[in-house]
Amino acid sequence: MRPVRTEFDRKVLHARQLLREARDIPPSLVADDVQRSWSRSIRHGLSERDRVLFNPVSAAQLRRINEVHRTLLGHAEPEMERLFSALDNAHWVLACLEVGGNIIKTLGGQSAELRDIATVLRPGLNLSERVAGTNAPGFALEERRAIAVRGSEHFLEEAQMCACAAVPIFEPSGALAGVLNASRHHRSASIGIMEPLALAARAVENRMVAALSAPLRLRLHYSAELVNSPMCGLLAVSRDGQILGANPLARQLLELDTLIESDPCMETVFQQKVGLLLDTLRRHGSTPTPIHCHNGVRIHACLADAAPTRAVSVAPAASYDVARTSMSPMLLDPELVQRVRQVERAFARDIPVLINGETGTGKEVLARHLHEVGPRASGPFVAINCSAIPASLIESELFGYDGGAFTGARRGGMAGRFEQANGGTLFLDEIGDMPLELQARLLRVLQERTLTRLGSARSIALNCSVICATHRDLVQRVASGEFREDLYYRINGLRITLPALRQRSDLDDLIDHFLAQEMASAVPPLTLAARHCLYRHNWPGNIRELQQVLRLGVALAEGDSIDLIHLPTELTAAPPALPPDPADMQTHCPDGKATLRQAEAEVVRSAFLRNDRNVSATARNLGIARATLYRKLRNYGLLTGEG
Ligand SMILES: Nc1ncnc2c1ncn2[C@@H]1O[C@H](COP(=O)(O)OP(=O)(O)OP(=O)(O)O)[C@@H](O)[C@H]1O
Repeated sequence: MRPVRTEFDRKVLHARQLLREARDIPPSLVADDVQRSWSRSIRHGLSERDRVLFNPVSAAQLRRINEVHRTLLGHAEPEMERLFSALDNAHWVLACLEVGGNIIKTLGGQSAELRDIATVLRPGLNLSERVAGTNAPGFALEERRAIAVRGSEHFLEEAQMCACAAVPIFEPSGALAGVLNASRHHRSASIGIMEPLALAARAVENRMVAALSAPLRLRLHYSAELVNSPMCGLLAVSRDGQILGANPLARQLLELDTLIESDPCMETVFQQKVGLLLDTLRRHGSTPTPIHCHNGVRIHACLADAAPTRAVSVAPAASYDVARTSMSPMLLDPELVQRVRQVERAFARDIPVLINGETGTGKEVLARHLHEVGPRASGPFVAINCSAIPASLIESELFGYDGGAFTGARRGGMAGRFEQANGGTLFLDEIGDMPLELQARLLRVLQERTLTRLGSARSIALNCSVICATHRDLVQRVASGEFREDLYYRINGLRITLPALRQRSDLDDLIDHFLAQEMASAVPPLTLAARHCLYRHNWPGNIRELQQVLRLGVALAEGDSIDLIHLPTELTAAPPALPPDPADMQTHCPDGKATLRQAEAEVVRSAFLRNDRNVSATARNLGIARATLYRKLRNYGLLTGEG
């Protein structure tokens, strides 16, 4: 135990003396809440000299406890890692306790200096007041509020070298889930970690709400500016308006706990029909809308999914890669829509997704989309291009390193991309180019769900979704021995191949979409010749190339129609060909009469020409789906860019 010297310590020691003598303690010596906790400790039959903080539960029991509280553990771990890496962590030990007081996760405390603190914060120890008397996490569980307990305020002498701060964590149902605690050696009255700790606890709660399988989520706050901040209230809602869960801020703002209904619905809370309310919110998109609540208070709200996914947490903004791109153009091709929906469902169940496709087909856009609609949407999306990093750096980039792990390593070490993605999604782009020797390490991490930084013995639990993408044929790379077969099966829970642009049935829509995007309001018409030229092109760079061509066209046309001269020469060099005449096609019966197929080809061809080769207009004209028309155009050789 360290000698105590400050005025604060002298007062607390004086108060303890009064406690031993069963005399009244003035609040000027020790705060009321600490005194209450001391009284409870005595009622629990504890005495100051008891030694209880060295006897954790068995490993098997701890495994069982962790299993029961795996939701809390899964959401708390990444936030603890973030907080820990943001702290001057040589001096701190972080712990997460489940609602019964058992420590389920500890971070830090490896150094000799912190060994005594790490000993009283070992996983498996119980710090409830009943077992360990007055201490910060025990108090926070008992009184369901944040507190700091310093030095001799701890009831047990064996804990008095610590200064601890603890913040309770609440489940989306409002029930207490556990507590987040930070401890260091006691040196002064101020502990100074309460704010970041509270933010981390809020982030854990937000993750829990985000992980609920609810079709709708609302963000809310009194202040419109804070609706899209990590400090907003979050509400998870079913389609018929039932409230499925809320973070504590939403509970407070809406005074949910004062409602008589045990499962309140939106109609009660916002005093209007659910459909009407949702329509209003949808109309306003990500702009906060004022709404009146049952308690007479006006709040601002928006649908969470209307805004881009924002990581709700305390980590520095730089470590986030917020999803920006909309998936909508990808969803115009009906076959693709169906496949993407399947992939979403698999991804939601933690099945690893492998995305195949040529360059520029939207593999990263799809990965971001899956993250946004997936179970870890509130966490970060971290993308790494395995082919863009020198082989010698991939290992440290992916797995991180501890200080001094190798010459030139940063002093404090560095978290790898896997660690940064904890709680979110790691996107391994161009996985087919990963060096063979690293594939073994990657496989181990994916299988064991833990990783060890280079030069470190500490293993870090991993809780992130993984999406891999490649333009290569992995089956062929497995056959040629360049890609491990076991890794291939590990990452390929479900494979989706994004079609090349030349194979897509919605080129017209994509052109219009990107033109509208470029022009914001007035869409400049493409001349017919220019549009035909785009139809004929082979698009080796796929959507990326299309975007660039249109961007260039808009810039060069300066407000006029985009014409051939505004397109790159490699597109305009080949003269536009007329669709072949069906009469020239091999569609005649031996007796020379036109077949049904020829008749249909003729109908399709003339409608296509009549509509200036506009696929949408032709399809409308013929009363068939665009995808069907594309198939027919292709079958009859009427798509002049083909083959
Ligand atoms: N569905 C989509 N909606 C909007 N833009 C898209 C879509 N798909 C692709 N794009 C655009 O096309 C470009 C390429 O997309 P992305 O980077 O996802 O492709 P990729 O297949 O990952 O390419 P690479 O293999 O070269 O990395 C981006 O600028 C992206 O904005």
